[in-house]
Amino acid sequence: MSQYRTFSARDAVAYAQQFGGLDNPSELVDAQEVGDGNLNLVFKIFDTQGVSRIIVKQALPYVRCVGESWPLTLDRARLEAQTLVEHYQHSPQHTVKIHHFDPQLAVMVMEDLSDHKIWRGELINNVFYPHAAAQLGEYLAQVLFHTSDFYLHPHDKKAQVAQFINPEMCEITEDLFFNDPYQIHERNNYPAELEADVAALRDDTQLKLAVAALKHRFFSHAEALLHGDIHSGSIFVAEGRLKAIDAEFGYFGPIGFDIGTAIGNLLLNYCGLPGHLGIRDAASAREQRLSDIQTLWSTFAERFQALASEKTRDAALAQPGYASAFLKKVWCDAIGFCGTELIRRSVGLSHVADIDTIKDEAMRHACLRHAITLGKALILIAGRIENVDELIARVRQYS
Ligand SMILES: Nc1ncnc2c1ncn2[C@@H]1O[C@H](COP(=O)(O)OP(=O)(O)O)[C@@H](O)[C@H]1O
Ligand SMILES: CSC[C@H]1O[C@H](OP(=O)(O)O)[C@H](O)[C@@H]1O
Repeated sequence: MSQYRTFSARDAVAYAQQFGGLDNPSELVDAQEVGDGNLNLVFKIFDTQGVSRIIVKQALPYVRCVGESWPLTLDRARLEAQTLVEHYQHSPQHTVKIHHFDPQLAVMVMEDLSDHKIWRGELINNVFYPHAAAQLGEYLAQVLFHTSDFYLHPHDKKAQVAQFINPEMCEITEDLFFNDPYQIHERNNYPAELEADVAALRDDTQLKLAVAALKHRFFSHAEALLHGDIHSGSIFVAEGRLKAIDAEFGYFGPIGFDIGTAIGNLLLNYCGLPGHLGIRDAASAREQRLSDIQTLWSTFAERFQALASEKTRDAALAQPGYASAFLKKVWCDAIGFCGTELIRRSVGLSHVADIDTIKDEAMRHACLRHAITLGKALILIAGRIENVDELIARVRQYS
């Protein structure tokens, strides 16, 4: 019988005392639930000085932001912990450290990053972290290369694909990214003023064919162990530091999905900036976002290419020229997936604060419309955007 029970703050303290690995666990005395994501409970565990020392995260048996009417697998806690443990092996600098996890209780104890800030909030407030984009590119290159066929023995790769089968969380992505925005669905969430723009998505056969191809790749291309939800709310930053958290959507999928999600969230911020800074001040902040996208992609691609040259184990994949040809396909996928992230965050169930917190209604609608237009264009022309400079030129064109 399952021993699962939902933790109270007191349970979380007792659990952290037992499994937090601290020298003096009795110093842990208090907890506060701080979860602001869509899915889980997150407790900060405080010591006698009121300092947050460790994090206890527990999955609920349902989707937190919707309620018990939407049940969801507890196995997502295992998948999150194991994805982060695997990623930590390849990029310890840029992955949160998991100290302990228990699949029965769907709970994990992890490194406390309270001295960092969630990147999304910093991007909205236009606080610049000069190393963040390169660090994110480095994280993605390390974890995606080392879990790909370039590096893993084929037997290990297949065993890992099996370990990370994640059907329920993938189904959420499959529905929210590739279905809901292109049909009438009760989960969709957008202002009535945008009805014509959203109806145009439903009526666009060419667009829906391109989205079908992206969904098919998401279903079937087990290229590497993805983070699966690497948006700016899943990234902590501090001066010179960056760490990824929240990998419960981890599974073996197309590498371009992680790259596209990351770029897509920088572009969602780009679209929302005039609503926070005003049109004039937004211009230079926007240039910064474009420069971050350039750095993110070039760091990822250069690092992946270098790892492929040095460490590819498969004789056929080691053929000179193959890794760069593969990266071209990753780039094309990334642009398409990026477009789907822009659209689903504007039309679907789950939005982003970069646009939703804009107070002026007309401005908020204009920013949403911008994200939809840009997303649609990127999905349609993904195959014709050869490189990151062309992407930036296209983004400027649709501003
Ligand atoms: N390791 C951590 N250190 C400090 N705060 C954290 C940590 N992990 C999560 N949090 C806090 O909890 C919030 C929700 O965490 P997240 O993993 O995104 O939850 P969900 O899975 O529900 O999306 C984060 O935005 C952050 O404020
Ligand atoms: C019904 S889950 C919606 C949405 O929430 C997840 O984000 P997070 O857990 O980081 O808040 C993910 O992006 C899902 O698509």
